[in-house]
Amino acid sequence: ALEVQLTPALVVLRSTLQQLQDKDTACIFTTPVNLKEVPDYLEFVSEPMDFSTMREKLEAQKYCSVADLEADFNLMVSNCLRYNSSDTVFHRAALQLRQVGGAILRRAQRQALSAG
Ligand SMILES: CCOC(=O)c1ccc2c(c1)NC(=O)[C@@H](C)N2
Repeated sequence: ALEVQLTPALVVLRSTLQQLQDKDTACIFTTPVNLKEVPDYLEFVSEPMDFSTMREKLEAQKYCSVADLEADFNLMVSNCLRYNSSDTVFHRAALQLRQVGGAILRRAQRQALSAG
C-alpha cells in the first residue's frame, strides 16, 4: 500500500534505534537528563532528547523517515556536547557515539531506500 512505500518500514526504524542505543554502552543517553540532579541543564539545552523519548516517538509513528530519527539523534548528541565540557566522560562519549552512529544511520538510509 502507499503508506508502506512512503514510510520506511517500522522495522528499519526500530532496528536502527536499537543499533544506536547498543553503542551507548555507558547508558548515559537511556533516559532524559534528571533536571533535579542537573538543575541548570535547561539554561543550556532548549530541547532535551534521549533514547527513551525517541522510542516513544517511534512507536507513536512520529518518525516518517530515517532522517527524522537522525534529527533527534543529532539533537541528543549536540545537547550533550553543549552542556558537558570537552574534558568530561559525557562529552567524549557523545563524540564517539556521533561517529559510530553516523555509519549506522547511513546504512539505514540505504536499507530504507531499498525497502521503499
Ligand atoms: C544521577 C546523576 O546523573 C547525571 O548527572 C547525569 C546522568 C546522565 C546524563 C547526564 C547527567 N548528562 C548528560 O549530558 C546526559 C548525556 N546524560
